[in-house]
Amino acid sequence: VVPVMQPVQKEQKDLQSCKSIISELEVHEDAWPFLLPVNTRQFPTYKKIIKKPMDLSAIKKKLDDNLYKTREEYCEDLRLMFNNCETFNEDDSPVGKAGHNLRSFFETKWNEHFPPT
Ligand SMILES: Cn1cc(C(=O)NCCN)ccc1=O
Repeated sequence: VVPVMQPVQKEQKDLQSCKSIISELEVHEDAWPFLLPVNTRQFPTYKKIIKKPMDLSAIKKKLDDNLYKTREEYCEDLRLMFNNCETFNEDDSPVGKAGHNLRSFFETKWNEHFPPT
């Protein structure tokens, strides 16, 4: 008999995928701008321009603290991080290019783990 996937196991699978994806992002060559919060002393206008800062360390901590109710909430934070990057950086800047590259890598991983139906 085909075992019916309990919702609990489904969420556990999602959590494992989200942890696996962020681990791959953290070691990506283009992750360097996103590993830690943007330094607001180095970039004094950042806090005024970017209303909701987000970075990989913050997302990793939220995962570990079990603060994401769904994989969609996790995905939202990653897209927020990449959108913040586009707001604050020129596309052809080193940080801007890294952001586009890492976003593309993330969306590919996302679709691998969670194929659109
Ligand atoms: C995401 N982001 C990162 C930086 C940055 O320079 N990070 C390097 C840390 N060593 C600058 C602007 C920005 O939006």
